[in-house]
Amino acid sequence: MAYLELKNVNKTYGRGKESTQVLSDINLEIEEGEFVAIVGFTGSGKTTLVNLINGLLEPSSGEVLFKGKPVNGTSHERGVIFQNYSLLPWLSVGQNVYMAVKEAFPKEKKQVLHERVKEYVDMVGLTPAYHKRPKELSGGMRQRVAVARALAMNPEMIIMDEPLGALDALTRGNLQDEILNIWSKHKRTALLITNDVDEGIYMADRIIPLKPGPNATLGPEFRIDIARPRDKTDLNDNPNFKKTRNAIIEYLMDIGEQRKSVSQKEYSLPDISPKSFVA
Ligand SMILES: Nc1ncnc2c1ncn2[C@@H]1O[C@H](COP(=O)(O)OP(=O)(O)OP(=O)(O)O)[C@@H](O)[C@H]1O
Repeated sequence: MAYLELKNVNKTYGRGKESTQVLSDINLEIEEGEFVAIVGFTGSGKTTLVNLINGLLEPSSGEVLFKGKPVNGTSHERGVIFQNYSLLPWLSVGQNVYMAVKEAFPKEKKQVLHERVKEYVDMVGLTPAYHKRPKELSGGMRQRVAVARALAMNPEMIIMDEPLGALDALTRGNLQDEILNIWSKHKRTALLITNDVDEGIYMADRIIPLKPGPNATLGPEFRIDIARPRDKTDLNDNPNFKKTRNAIIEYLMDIGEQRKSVSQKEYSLPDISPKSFVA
């Protein structure tokens, strides 16, 4: 039995003539302890997919199963780091994380909860901003609070919807490593939605492309055959990295072109830096 399974999932928004089928026949199996990345085009339905897995949305048809049972609403077992950090504006950084931790561990002593909050705020480098309110923080800092808040709740499955997109390269790299640390140390299962192919290859065991919508479906999986822990600086010289990267980019460019010629609509390709796109 897969840890997370999506069986023939379809999702349509609206009714009748106004309806749009966003996701079509999505089949996905993630095993316990795996790290899977989904690389998708802008507007293809990535957030819709995350919300189906998280339980914020129900499929129009098909099934979403977590540990063999249908997903029915949200749960602390599945922690989501959203792309738009929904922090409570009247609470400080520490209080925002505390609220979440209190909800996840309702019986735990205050002192233990405060220690946990401090640990995770420190992990994202925000100890100096502990008492600041969201409006006093930059977008990147707010996103780091959202990362701390989700991870401090100790979810069994970490679901990430383009969580690091707004961050500078250094912070982004540090948080990628922190997320990987937590995932491997606590033997978690992770699903990362990203438009950055390199990020997917650095972090995941498998990458699965989500084709452009409407009627977006999942493409063939690409296994990342690179030993862990992975070293970012060595990756560019790793033949497996280059081979996998080129294969994924070629695939994405092909499907982007195919869709464009059918619909004449423009699609933004995922984040690709041509510098290391060498065979
Ligand atoms: N509640 C809704 N009602 C109607 N249409 C919706 C709704 N939510 C999303 N959509 C449409 O579904 C499609 C997919 O949206 P979604 O946000 O899932 O894509 P995405 O890949 O996450 O986008 P982005 O790359 O911009 O973050 C879009 O065309 C969007 O306009």
